Amino acid sequence: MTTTSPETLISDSRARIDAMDDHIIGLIQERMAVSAVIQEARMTSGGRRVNLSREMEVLSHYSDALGKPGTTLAMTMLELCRGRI
Ligand SMILES: O=C(O)C(=O)C[C@]1(C(=O)O)C=C[C@@H](O)C=C1
Repeated sequence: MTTTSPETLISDSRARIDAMDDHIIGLIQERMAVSAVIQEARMTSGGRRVNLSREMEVLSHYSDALGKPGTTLAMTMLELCRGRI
């Protein structure tokens, strides 16, 4: 039976994390593009960039899944998608 060394386990796991981070970054960039489409459509029809009631739904979605740090994560993501308010 062969055993994996701690060094190999760590470097293999870090490679997996780097690949997952690339995937997450790509999804965030995709989310930013979709969010921009919504914001532009709203502003073109006379509305505001920001929709706070929708933001509350997004924050709840994240905090339900990830707890309080999920709220912080969602707030950062919303800032990436619509800028600072
Ligand atoms: O869902 C919307 O109405 C959006 O404009 C998207 C989005 C988001 O990125 O989730 C961005 C800005 C709004 O304040 C609310 C939500």
